[in-house]
Amino acid sequence: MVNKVYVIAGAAGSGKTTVANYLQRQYQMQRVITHTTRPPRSSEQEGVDYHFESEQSMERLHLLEEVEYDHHHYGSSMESLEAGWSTGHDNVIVLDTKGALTYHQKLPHQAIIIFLTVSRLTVLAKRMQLRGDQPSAIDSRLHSREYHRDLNLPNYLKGIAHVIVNDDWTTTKRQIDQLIAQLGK
Ligand SMILES: Nc1nc2c(ncn2[C@@H]2O[C@H](COP(=O)(O)OP(=O)(O)O)[C@@H](O)[C@H]2O)c(=O)[nH]1
Ligand SMILES: Nc1ncnc2c1ncn2[C@@H]1O[C@H](COP(=O)(O)OP(=O)(O)O)[C@@H](O)[C@H]1O
Repeated sequence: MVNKVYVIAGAAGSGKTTVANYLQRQYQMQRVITHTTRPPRSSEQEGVDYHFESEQSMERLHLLEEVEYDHHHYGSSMESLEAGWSTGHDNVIVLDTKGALTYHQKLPHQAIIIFLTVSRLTVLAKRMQLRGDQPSAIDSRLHSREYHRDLNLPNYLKGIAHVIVNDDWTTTKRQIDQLIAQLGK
């Protein structure tokens, strides 16, 4: 059986981390920790949420892909994908939509792209507030080009991504379970 990587993409606050945690818990998927130069949020831990890097340490990594998002760099490595698969489980990774396209192109038989959205976009800033993000960080995010790009499914992921509207968590969980059952056949 081929090793899979579930790629979770979508706007900030759409529920990517929540879905990734669910896939870890429910399906024993291995979370691929990516690298970022963004400062940690108060709830975030090194090696759990991200590997937090300086611009200099980021440059020394051997990355499969790298993007700039809201003035910070983010990237993921092939080594961490291999480490996850070596446990015998599928991987789950949280990426922006550009990274999701790169995974689809570089790992066409392994990457499964899930795009999360919500039906009312004003909900996203509220969720970021509830999550405890700094007001200045929310403001910067809401004004970034990448946030606006990832609000709706970009054309380059049409026909590639499975779209889930994450308004209600119980419904989302059911849709994810259905998708996994269907893909596992
Ligand atoms: N392409 C790519 N995107 C990443 C990587 N790590 C995180 N991201 C994405 O970068 C964006 C910003 O992430 P973050 O600052 O944690 O904000 P959040 O979306 O509010 O959780 C999100 O769309 C993440 O999915 C990576 O290694 N590569
Ligand atoms: N369906 C949902 N209904 C209400 N709150 C949600 C739902 N899904 C996620 N959340 C909450 O919204 C906030 C943002 O979710 P998170 O998973 O951190 O988003 P992302 O990783 O996409 O930025 C978190 O506090 C999370 O608990």
